[in-house]
Amino acid sequence: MTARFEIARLGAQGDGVVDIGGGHLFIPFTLPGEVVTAAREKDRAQLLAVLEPSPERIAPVCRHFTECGGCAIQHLEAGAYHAWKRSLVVHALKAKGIDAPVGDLVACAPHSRRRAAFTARNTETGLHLGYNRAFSNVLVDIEECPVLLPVIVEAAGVLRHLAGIVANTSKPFRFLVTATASGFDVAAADCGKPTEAIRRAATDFVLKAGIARLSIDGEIIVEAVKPTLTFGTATVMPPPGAFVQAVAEAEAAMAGLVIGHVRKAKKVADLFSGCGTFALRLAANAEVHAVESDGPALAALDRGFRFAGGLKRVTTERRDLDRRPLTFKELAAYDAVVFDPPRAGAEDQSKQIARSDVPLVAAVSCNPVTLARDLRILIDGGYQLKSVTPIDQFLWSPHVEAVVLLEKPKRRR
Ligand SMILES: C[S@@+](CC[C@H](N)C(=O)[O-])C[C@H]1O[C@@H](n2cnc3c(N)ncnc32)[C@H](O)[C@@H]1O
Repeated sequence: MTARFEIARLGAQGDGVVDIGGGHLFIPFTLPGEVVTAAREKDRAQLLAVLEPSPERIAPVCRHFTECGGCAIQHLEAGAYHAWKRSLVVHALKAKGIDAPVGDLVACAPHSRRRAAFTARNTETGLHLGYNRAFSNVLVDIEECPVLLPVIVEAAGVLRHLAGIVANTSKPFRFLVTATASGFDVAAADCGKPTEAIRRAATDFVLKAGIARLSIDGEIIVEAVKPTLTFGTATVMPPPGAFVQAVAEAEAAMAGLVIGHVRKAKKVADLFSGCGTFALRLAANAEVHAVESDGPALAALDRGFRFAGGLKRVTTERRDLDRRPLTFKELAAYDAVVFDPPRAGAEDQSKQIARSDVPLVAAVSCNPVTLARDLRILIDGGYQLKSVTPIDQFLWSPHVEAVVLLEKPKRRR
């Protein structure tokens, strides 16, 4: 049904929201105050025309915008966009009764993302490599992308060719590209079992194209050069497909906040440590115990520590922190805890931290909703919130990171 709507506000996914009949209607690519026509289907509507544009509306920088599902909100001027991103954290905290001062958003520059999670698909019209359209399996081939590092976009042809070589399925598959200090680390997944011929052709191509490494479903097919990342003074070789912060500058901003907060700590527990993004930086000043469920990531962290030199002791422990969080008794050994869980957050771990007397806690999060739930647990356990900093690691998307610093005053005896 086509109708005229007035947009009330921006929703958490970056869509314009219309309050209608006691419910909500979401219209992508619209802005608060705008009057639009749109074709409604259940609780979503497709924008047809903007009749009265917002003064904050700007021209998107990418020609794929609205087609490609990668970006939700390029049509809002920078100041209002930053305010909206920050508000996602403010609202999530408020929903849990946390009325904390939230700092300014740490902005993200265009052309800075070093990790691209592409989808690839072999079709009758050739190999397509790009991002899915929103709510669809249709791929938008990447010819330009103002979010990614230019070196990735410039290599689109080479990467597409490699995806074509490894594709042993007609289904869409994942093609993760990370620009590392020593070249591209490419991790393909679900592209079908590689035959001997595929392995040989892929190896030849990777060596000729100067790509650092290719893995398929976690198996290294060819490693011309070891892909490396630098965390402080340590050099780490991340295992295929391991977690890596998507933007180096956002990672540095998060690490700076965390390190500043725990600088007086002598023993730090780094929970959900990954390959050592925080642990290996923290070890310049403190002994660190890094805990993580991904064994190869921990092995990479450990090797990075051993070859770095000049760091305080770093120990590692493979552990599922959802099933077996560090208990409040175990936490008594530390004077600071850093935790950076996946989107689901760290509910059970937070319950243990809340019961502990660890004086300094730094919570890093990629999901304000689970972060707010976990902070509520910590605050109810006696922690005081010192600062909240939202970080825009995923430019023009609805995702926002945050670093929250907390302290627990010493108990009176
Ligand atoms: C958001 S990443 C952060 C990694 C690291 N702190 C960094 O900045 O690179 C979350 C990490 O938690 C790990 N992880 C996920 N579920 C876990 C669990 N149940 N127990 C322990 N670690 C887990 C993942 O392997 C991943 O390395």
